[in-house]
Amino acid sequence: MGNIQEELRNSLKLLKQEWEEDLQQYKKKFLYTSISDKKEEGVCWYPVQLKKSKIGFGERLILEFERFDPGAPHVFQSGKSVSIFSNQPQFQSQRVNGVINQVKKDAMIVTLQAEDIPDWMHQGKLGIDLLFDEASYREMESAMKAVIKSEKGRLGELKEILLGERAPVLTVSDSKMVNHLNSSQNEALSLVSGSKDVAIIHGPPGTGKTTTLVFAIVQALEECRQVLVCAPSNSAVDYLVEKLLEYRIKTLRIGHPARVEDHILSQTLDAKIAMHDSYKDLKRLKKSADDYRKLGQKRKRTFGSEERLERRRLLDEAARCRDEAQSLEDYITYDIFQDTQVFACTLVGAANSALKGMSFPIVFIDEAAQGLEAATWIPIQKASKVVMAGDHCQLPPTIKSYEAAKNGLSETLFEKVIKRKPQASKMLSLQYRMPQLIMGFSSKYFYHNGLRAADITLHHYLAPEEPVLEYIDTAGSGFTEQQEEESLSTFNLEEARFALRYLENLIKRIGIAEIKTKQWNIGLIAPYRAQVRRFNELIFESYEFPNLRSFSELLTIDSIDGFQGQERDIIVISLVRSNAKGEIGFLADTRRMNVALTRAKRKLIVVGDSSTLSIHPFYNAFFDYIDANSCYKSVYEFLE
Ligand SMILES: Nc1ncnc2c1ncn2[C@@H]1O[C@H](COP(=O)(O)OP(=O)(O)OP(=O)(O)O)[C@@H](O)[C@H]1O
Repeated sequence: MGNIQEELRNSLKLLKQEWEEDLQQYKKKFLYTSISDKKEEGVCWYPVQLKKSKIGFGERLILEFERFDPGAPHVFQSGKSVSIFSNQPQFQSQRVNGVINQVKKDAMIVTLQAEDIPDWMHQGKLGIDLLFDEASYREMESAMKAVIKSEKGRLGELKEILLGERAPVLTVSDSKMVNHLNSSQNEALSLVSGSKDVAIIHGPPGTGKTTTLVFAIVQALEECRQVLVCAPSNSAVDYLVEKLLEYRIKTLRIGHPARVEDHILSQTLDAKIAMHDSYKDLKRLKKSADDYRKLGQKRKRTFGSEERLERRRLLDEAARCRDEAQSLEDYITYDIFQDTQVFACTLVGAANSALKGMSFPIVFIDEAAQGLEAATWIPIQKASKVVMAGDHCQLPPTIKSYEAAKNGLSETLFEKVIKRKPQASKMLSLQYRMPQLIMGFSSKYFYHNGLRAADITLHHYLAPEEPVLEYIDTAGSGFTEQQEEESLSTFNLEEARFALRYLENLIKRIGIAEIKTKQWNIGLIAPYRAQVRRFNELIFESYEFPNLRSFSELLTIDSIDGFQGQERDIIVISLVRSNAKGEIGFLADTRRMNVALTRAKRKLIVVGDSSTLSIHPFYNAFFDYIDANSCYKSVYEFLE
C-alpha cells in the first residue's frame, strides 16, 4: 500500500509538472499583451465583426464572427474556450467567454456563455482571445488527490486492486454467447460479466474492441439500470454514442454542445430538454420572467410610492416565474436522467456538475490507452467496477512536458493494469476492418505478425481491379512543406492539392453514384492541423474541388488523433513533411502512424516524400513493405 501511495503522489507531481509546462507554453504566447502582438502569435483575432446569431439547443446563443484578414494564421480550434472583447475605449473591460463550434478561414462560430448579445457587441472594434483551459487540470488534480486520500470505500478498494497487491475477483460467468462475435470476443464478454472489479479488452486495430465493448454495455444493461461510458476524446465518445444508438440504447451525451458532433447533438441534455413534453411550459415561464423583469426595470418619469410598489410587484413576479422555471427545468432534467441508460462523456467530462453525486455499477472506458492516468481516475471515482478497452500500440496521451513524460507520466492506468493484473485482461487478434495488404505492415511492425485478417475482409475493396493500398511518392516533385508562423504547424499546399485531385479522380473512376449508393465514406488524414486547414479551405472555401464538396456528408477531414478508434471505406493520408534536412518532427511518433495506417476498410492511399521520410527506420520498413507488395507509385505518373 505504501508503494502505491508513493507512486500516486509521484503521478500527481508529474501532472503538476505537465500543467506548469502547458501554462508556460501558453504564457509565452500571451507575454505580449498588445493586440497586434497577440495576433502575431496567432492567439487573437482582431478586428472581427458580428455577422450572424442564432439560438441553438438549450437556448444557447450561437454567434458567427467574421474577420477581415482571412489569410492570417492562428491556433484556434473547435472545442477551445475563447473570450470575446471590445476595444472601444468605453467598453474596454467588457468580455464574454464562449466555446468554439467551428473555425473557417474567415469566420469563427462560437457558443456564448451569456443569455443575450451584450450591447457593446454591436458597437464594433471586437476581438477574440484564446483562453487557457485550466479546468481539466483542476479536475485531474482533484481526482488524483481523492484517490490518494481514499482508504476505505470502493475507490480505496479499486486503488488496491488496480495498482496494488489485491487480486481482482473473477468469477465464471454465464453470459450469453453473441452470434455476431467470434470466440475471443465472446470470451472477453464473459470476462467482463464475470469480473467483479476490473476487466480489460485489448488488441490491435480493427479487432473489435469497441464492438465487443458495445455488446458488453448492452449486456450489462440487462442487469444494471444505468452505466457510465467514457473515452478520452470527444470524437471517440461521439463514435461510441453512435454505436449505442444502433442498439436503441437510451444515451445521454454529457458535455458542451459546441464540442459534440452535429449528428450526436440530439443526444445532449440541451437537445433532450428542448424535445421534452414540458419544454413549452418552461419556455413560457422563462419568457414571462423576462417580460416582468423588463417591465419592472423600465424607467419612469415620475417615481412615487405607487410606482415603487408596482415595480416591486413586477420584480417579485419575475422572481417567482424564474423559480418556477428552475423547478420545472430540474424536473425535466430529472425525468431525462430517469429515462437514460447510458451517460456518455469524456474522461474529464465525468466531473461535469450534471453527474455530481452519481455513482454507477459499471464504468466503461474506450480508447483507455490514450488517457492520462489522472484523467482515467475521474470516472473511476464513480465506479463500482471498471471495464477498459484500448491498444497500447496506438495513440498515447498527449504530453507537453518532455521531463514529465520521461519520468512516467506517459504510462497510462490501462497499461499498468494490463501488466499488473494480466488475469483481468483479454486480447483480441482477429481483425475485421482491413484487407490483408493494408493490415500487413502494422501487424509486422507493431504486433510481431500476430494480427490476422478475418475472411470477410477479402471482399473489402472498391472494385476488383482497384488496388487496396497505394503509396504515392512526391520525392522530386518540388512539393515543399511550409510552416504557419503562429501555430508552428506544418503544411504542404501542393501535396494537399495533389491528394485532393487524386481523390477526385478516384471518385470519378469508381463512380459518384456507386459511392453514394453504397454510402462509402472517406477520411482525409493529415498529421498536422495546418494541413487539415488547407484541405478544408481547398474543398469548402475555394471552387477547385466541386465534386469533393458535394461529398461533404461522406467526407471527414481531421488529424490522426481525431480518427482514433474510427474507420472509413477510403482513407487518404498526406504525410506533409518534405525538406532537404530530413526533418520529420512528430511523424517519428510511430504509434500515431499506426493509427493512421489502420483506418481504411477498402482503400488506403498514402502520399508523402520518401526522400525526407526515409531518414527514419519506421518509414524505411514501410517503403520496403510497399515495394515488396508492388504498391509504389511516383507522383510523376499523375502529373501532366
Ligand atoms: N465478430 C465480428 N464480425 C464481423 N465484423 C466485426 C466483428 N467484430 C468487429 N467487426 C467489425 O470490425 C470493424 C472494427 O471493429 P472495431 O472498431 O470495434 O475495432 P477496434 O478494435 O475497436 O478498432 P480500433 O483499434 O481501431 O479502435 C468494425 O467495422 C466492426 O463492425
